[in-house]
Amino acid sequence: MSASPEPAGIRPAGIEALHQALARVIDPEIRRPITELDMVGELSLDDAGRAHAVIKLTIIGCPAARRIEDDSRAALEGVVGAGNVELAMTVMSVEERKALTAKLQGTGTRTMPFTPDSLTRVIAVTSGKGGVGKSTLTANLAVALAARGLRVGLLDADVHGFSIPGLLGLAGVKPTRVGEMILPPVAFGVKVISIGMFLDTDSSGSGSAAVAWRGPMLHRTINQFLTDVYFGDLDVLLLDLPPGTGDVAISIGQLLPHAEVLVVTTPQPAAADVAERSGVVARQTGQSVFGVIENMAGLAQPDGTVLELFGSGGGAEVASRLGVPLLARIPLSVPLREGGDAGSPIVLSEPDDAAAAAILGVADALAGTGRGLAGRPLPLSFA
Ligand SMILES: Nc1ncnc2c1ncn2[C@@H]1O[C@H](COP(=O)(O)OP(=O)(O)OP(=O)(O)O)[C@@H](O)[C@H]1O
Repeated sequence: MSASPEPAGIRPAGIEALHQALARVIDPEIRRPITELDMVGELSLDDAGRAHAVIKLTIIGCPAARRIEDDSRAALEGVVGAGNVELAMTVMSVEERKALTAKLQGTGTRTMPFTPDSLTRVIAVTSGKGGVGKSTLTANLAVALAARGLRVGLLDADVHGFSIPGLLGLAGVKPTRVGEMILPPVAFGVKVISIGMFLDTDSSGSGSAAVAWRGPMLHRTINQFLTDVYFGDLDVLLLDLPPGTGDVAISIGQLLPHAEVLVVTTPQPAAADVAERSGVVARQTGQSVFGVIENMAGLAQPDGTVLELFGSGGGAEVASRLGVPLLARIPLSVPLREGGDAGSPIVLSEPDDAAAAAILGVADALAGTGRGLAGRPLPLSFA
């Protein structure tokens, strides 16, 4: 038997083939190949042509263990044939885990990775008042961008009404911790983190636990999310902000002054003042306003008429006052509401619905105006 790990290039051909196969197994939480994460221990091939591999999970009870085991077995069987693989699933030692977190996050004092010169585009979704559909739109936009092949993170900073986990089918899901590193759960290709995931919530996961935090604690928590959560290299980080112009909006403005802001409003002209204010405050902290989305616009009736339940003109009014484009008018839509309740974003499940089509249009507008990558160093390989 010959054993690995050894540097590539001096591995015997048979072992190299096994290693190459395992390099295609992606850790579903960290989203990098298990070989890059040093999760592959001894690797050998016996005289009967059977492969033996030790796979080291990051933590005991790793929620992705079953998937990693199945994927590793399938990958190795692709080389040596079905039934010819013996896998031993173990757990990393404390030192190995420390080495991994240092490799992923760097050593020493960690800093917030989403600085103005990072390649990640930061988009904060805000609204003047609550209940206008900001979280529903943010969740669908994130999924739509991920479906376009972008690497997307979503931070639910709506501390008083965290609904993102439920909207993405992650109710009750808790993030895995590896040492001090927090791994965001992944839903529909989006890495998601929410304050709701750290609180005792009811069975729906919608967050019945009261959060009555004051400014400094909120600021620390958001800073910790941005620093300790391992998002890896992202193309886009979306933030679901609480409605209004309170402490969180100001913290985000200080921590992420380069964020671009999307303002969500309803068609009622009366809502325009508060919606405009959220854009103005964002600008005061140095952020730019990308555009306005009007949600809950007219509902098409079977006879072809449109029922303007919440009036009309609010989105255009806010956009003109802020001097930015009105990106979309998202109609009232029963499937959009139902998809949210079921944790199944309609941009995937019912893309032909008029509301889904309008949200997909906003995703196109965002995807088409990314930060230029030309001439900038690209990050390490990433899945
Ligand atoms: N276009 C729409 N058509 C029908 N229902 C909608 C639409 N947009 C949102 N909703 C529904 O309106 C309700 C409020 O939406 P949501 O929770 O996304 O609002 P919000 O602005 O994030 O609220 P808050 O900030 O107070 O948490 C939800 O039940 C959602 O399903």
